[in-house]
Amino acid sequence: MSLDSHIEKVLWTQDQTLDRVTQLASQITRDFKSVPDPPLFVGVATGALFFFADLVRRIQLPLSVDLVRAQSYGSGTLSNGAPSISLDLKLDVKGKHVVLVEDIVDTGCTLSCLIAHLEAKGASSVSICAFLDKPSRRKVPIKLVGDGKFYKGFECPDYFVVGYGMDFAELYRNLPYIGVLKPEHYK
Ligand SMILES: O=P(O)(O)OC[C@H]1O[C@H](OP(=O)(O)OP(=O)(O)O)[C@H](O)[C@@H]1O
Ligand code: HPA
Repeated sequence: MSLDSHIEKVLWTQDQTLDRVTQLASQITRDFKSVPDPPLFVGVATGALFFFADLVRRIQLPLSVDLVRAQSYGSGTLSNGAPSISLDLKLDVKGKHVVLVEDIVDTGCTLSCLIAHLEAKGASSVSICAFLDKPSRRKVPIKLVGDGKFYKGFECPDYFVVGYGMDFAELYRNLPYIGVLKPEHYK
């Protein structure tokens, strides 16, 4: 059975996804052009990896990259509680302008944990770049650090979405667009 046949509904096609990534990268390039120190872009593994790679390669500025992982979700669509940091950054964030790159903000628990972590490590600002934002599910407000900004690709309706890095039970991350599975595949 093909991958596409598991999808009930496409929310954003591959072209729409990549066009929006290009727009976000242009906006970030403009906003950070006058910042004297190169910013540090931190991708949140695993889900953000595809978006992260596409985004940073479109930003026309010297920048550093690193990864972090905060585990909060179980194997399905339900969170298994407060996230904890299971992979820390390699680089020093003290005094850095950090942009945290996420595939999706849902309850906000993962991002809040990561922002607090970066602030405690002395980042001078923390901005967020999330491809999708699902504000209808928010439990924790997103508090930026310093003059950090919140960039978002699209507002996501209240579906459990897959593709472009986002998984259900560790599958479907390789789907090149974003969609919703047929009900029989959420099992
Ligand atoms: O706003 P929240 O409710 O915290 O949800 C968002 C987080 O959930 C997903 O990660 P997950 O923990 O499933 O790990 P993954 O990136 O490996 O899929 C997603 O990639 C975000 O990091
Ligand atoms: O809708 C979603 N899809 C995949 N992972 C997620 N993590 C939080 N929300 C989602």
